[in-house]
Amino acid sequence: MTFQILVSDPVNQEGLEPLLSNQEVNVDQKTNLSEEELHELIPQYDALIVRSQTTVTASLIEAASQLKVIGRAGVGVDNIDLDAATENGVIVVNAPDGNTMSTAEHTFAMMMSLARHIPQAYQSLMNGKWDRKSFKGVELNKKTLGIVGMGRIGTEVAQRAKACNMSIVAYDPFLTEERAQKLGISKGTLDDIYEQADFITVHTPLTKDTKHMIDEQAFAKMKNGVRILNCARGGIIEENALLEAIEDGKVAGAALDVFEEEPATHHPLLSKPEVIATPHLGASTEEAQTLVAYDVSEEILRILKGEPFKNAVNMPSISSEVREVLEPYYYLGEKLGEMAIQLVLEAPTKVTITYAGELTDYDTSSLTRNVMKGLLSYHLGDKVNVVNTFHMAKSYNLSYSVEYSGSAQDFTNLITVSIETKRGTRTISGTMLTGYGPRIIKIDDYSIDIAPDTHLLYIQHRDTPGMIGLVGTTLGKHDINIATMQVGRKEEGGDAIMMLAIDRPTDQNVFHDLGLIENITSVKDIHL
Ligand SMILES: NC(=O)c1ccc[n+]([C@@H]2O[C@H](COP(=O)([O-])OP(=O)(O)OC[C@H]3O[C@@H](n4cnc5c(N)ncnc54)[C@H](O)[C@@H]3O)[C@@H](O)[C@H]2O)c1
Ligand SMILES: O=C(O)[C@H](O)COP(=O)(O)O
Repeated sequence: MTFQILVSDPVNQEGLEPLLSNQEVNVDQKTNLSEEELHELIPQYDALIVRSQTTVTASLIEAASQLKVIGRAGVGVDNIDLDAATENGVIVVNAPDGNTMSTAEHTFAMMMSLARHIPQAYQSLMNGKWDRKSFKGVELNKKTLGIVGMGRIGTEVAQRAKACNMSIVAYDPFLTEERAQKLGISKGTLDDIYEQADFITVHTPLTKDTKHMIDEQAFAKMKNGVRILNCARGGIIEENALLEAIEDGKVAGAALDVFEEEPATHHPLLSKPEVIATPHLGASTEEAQTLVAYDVSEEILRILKGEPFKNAVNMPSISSEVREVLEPYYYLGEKLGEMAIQLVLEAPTKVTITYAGELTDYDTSSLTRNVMKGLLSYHLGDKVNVVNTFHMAKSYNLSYSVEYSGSAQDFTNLITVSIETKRGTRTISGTMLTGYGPRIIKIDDYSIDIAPDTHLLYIQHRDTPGMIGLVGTTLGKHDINIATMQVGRKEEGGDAIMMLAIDRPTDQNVFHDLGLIENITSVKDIHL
């Protein structure tokens, strides 16, 4: 099978090499597509690679019937409808590290240009003027830089600012006193920044919280003559408020790489001599573009091949160590989910997943996704995957909870899935046995020991002599070979179960004949 990949924004060719050189994928690079053209083309693609130009809307995602992954060759994913991607089971991955240096350096270039009016002076000289009076600047030395957002880029900017002998006051909800001290900066509030800073630079994502975070009230609190930079996302600074603050003389200069609406060729801020601007060039270096394209290409290949990946934006990420430990359990978890749902005859109302033994030492959320995927996909098919499984559960009013138990009985690890319905609760437990792999070890109160094979037959009966022979003969009559058989009972002569792994699926005739055997109370085939 050849996977089809569409690249709809200009992406570095060297970075795309892992995809271009791979025989299992076909890459179409079609930039500048109109919205209509993109809608028309998207149904044939398994993966889409974008930068910030392509707006990936809910309706585009809904039209993308084959789409498994959207790769953002860069950081910001505000051009992608993440909720729609999650609901449709599409993984969104980005390249969070590749353009950090590039953007931090761009911010610094902007700050120096802002302080020394370099773009304005250059323009004046190009216009034939030797003007040495109009462009007197300020030094960065001994000034205070306020940084809003101390993530990857904010941190790199802070380190460069320290080298220029600036004092730094920073605000980030995740900035601890300890980390601030380590970096040699002051941890402050937004108000501290407004009060103290000569230069303010923002490095947050655009979120509900950060949208128009720097507004009229914020400008009012700032020092007169403050200089402000935005190389993060248009909309963090309210543009009208900035315009007014420049006109009032509150803000001495602004450096903008990003705008609320891009392209922003006729923006009123661009007519202000105090404003310097670049057309969203923060990540535009050879190095960054190669890195982000490479990172996202590798991630897409991993996802298409069903291998572990790390930079998903719409799924929690897990460390490679945890992934390594949990990887063998994913199959077991999925099979337990598939088996559990086949044991119930009524609509499930609640699922409880209990982890015990060594599993309690790990973040099992990715494992829970696999259990729920197995459980839901049995009836809902492949529209359910690990990305949208929780969303799907919610949309079917199925609540789920996770519990951790101290006791794994006689095993080193144990996963138990309980499903509640109006008729009661059915429970199934499985373990990973060293040297044997995944085993189902308990159904309700009956202990068994069977591998989660493709065709299973689950028989409930009274514990009477000869039952194994009768079942074996009946299956033999229908030319069904038994691979393994397990019996379990609560007490001698009481209720008992048989779980058989058989070589081919059963049919109605087999069910009919098994039903004729006295003391068999129910027969259920289980498909895995
Ligand atoms: N101009 C460009 O070309 C360019 C290039 C790369 C990244 N970016 C943008 O730069 C921004 C930062 O990127 P990054 O790689 O450093 O991201 P990051 O995730 O490493 O850091 C973002 C930081 O912002 C902090 N934050 C979130 N909400 C906040 C709030 N209300 N107040 C203060 N801090 C808050 C987060 O805690 C986090 O530490 C993003 O918006 C990204 O899209 C722009
Ligand atoms: O978020 C990002 O990575 C930057 O804004 C870069 O965007 P770009 O890939 O469109 O240059």
